[in-house]
Amino acid sequence: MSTPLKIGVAGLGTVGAGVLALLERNAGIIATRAGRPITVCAVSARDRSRDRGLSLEGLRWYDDASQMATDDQIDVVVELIGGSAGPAKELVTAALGQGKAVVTANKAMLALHGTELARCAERNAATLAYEAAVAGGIPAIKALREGLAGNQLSRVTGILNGTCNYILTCMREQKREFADVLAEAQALGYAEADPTFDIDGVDAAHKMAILAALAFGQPVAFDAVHVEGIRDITATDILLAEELGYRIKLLGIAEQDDAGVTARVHPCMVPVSHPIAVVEGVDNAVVAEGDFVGRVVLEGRGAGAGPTASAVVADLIDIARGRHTPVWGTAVSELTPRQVLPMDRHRGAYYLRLMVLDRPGVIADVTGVLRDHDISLESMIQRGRSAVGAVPVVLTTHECREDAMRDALTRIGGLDAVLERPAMIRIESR
Ligand SMILES: NC(=O)C1=CN([C@@H]2O[C@H](COP(=O)(O)OP(=O)(O)OC[C@H]3O[C@@H](n4cnc5c(N)ncnc54)[C@H](O)[C@@H]3O)[C@@H](O)[C@H]2O)C=CC1
Ligand SMILES: N[C@@H](CC=O)C(=O)O
Ligand code: NA
Repeated sequence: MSTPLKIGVAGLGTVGAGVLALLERNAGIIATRAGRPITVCAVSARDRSRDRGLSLEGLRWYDDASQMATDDQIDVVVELIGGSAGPAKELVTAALGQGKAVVTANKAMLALHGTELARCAERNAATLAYEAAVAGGIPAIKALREGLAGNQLSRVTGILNGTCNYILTCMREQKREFADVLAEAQALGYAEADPTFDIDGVDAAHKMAILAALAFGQPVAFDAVHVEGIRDITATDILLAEELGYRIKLLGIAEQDDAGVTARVHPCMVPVSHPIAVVEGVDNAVVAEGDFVGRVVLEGRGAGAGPTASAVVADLIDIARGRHTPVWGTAVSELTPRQVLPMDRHRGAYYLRLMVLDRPGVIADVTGVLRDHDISLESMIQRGRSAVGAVPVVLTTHECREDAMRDALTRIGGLDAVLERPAMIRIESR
């Protein structure tokens, strides 16, 4: 029997427990595919006595996870603690510093410190693998970094947060309230320790920064990602989107052309005929466009114990087999910072929802502001009268520039007859 690959697992929550369960249940096929057994030797978590439904018998316990880095019996450290800094980053830095391979699911850490950690990995000829960090069980990292390596990629789009997609799906299909569904997503192990990262778009932006770095060969630049979440999406918008032939999705979109790159995360109205519109529940999707391959669409579960453990174990099998790829697909010295184009220069179509007083001339005032900003209308829906004389008005526009739209919205919001801050959702048809 070949020498086992010995691993230490730090963090025994949703993902850590999932990894231990998968390694145990599928030990036979894993050993065959890895060419040797993968054996857990040591673990670390915050609370030793917690019942996780797992036997930790025979495993070394570390109160201080960073000590695993100096354990000679460990070949690979699996970091599943979370958090962009603190114990997770200390452990990963220490392990790479010892020349140990590291597998992590920690997109926050990679989005903020990915280039520094890649340098550390290179200096110590160590592997840093992170398939679980983006789109859960979908092999998105492998696809971009290896499967599509021969292409010039112009665009990567995705549904990158399972919690948000689950919430938007349940709100639409079951007419449920946002807060209820969020609690359910937390109970199912989909949400981050701090779920505001999910609903405010930060988690998807972490993943977008990682995908943009891989796709465009640039250093990871989380600060360059424009971020908006799903907090302001109402049941009314979801219903109106359906009437107009769209679904609302939180999308991550990164594009490059000769002028530079853009990376953004925000809610979008997507035509129901688009493949991404029908990706529902906790599923994620990643769509990549390359000059030779054309469009590649990947879909699968983006969060939860099973899919995330599946990605962690795929990385472990690669390490056991001795397969090694540079962290960002090329040496760090080959990564080229790119001009970041500001969101103001974005061009697209928009959905606007206004609550206006039902009196003559209001629509003319609103459309007058749009005309002044060179924004042309695609459609308008006005709903029945309310008891207090306020009516919702929904407008969709043709393509225009984001800065013009923002100025127009400020002026429209300031009209006497407009009773609430206008709701705006970008329409993404590509
Ligand atoms: N839950 C999911 O669906 C996914 C999670 N991830 C990422 O995986 C990582 C883990 O996520 P979850 O398992 O959901 O979190 P969790 O909160 O369920 O588990 C975290 C674990 O880390 C342990 N921990 C906390 N501080 C520690 C310390 N100082 N030393 C040792 N252990 C410590 C906790 O005791 C717990 O066992 C995070 O980076 C998360 O962003 C990535 C993809 C999907
Ligand atoms: N909280 C994340 C977990 C996976 O990355 C999500 O909901 O997608
Ligand atoms: Na993945």
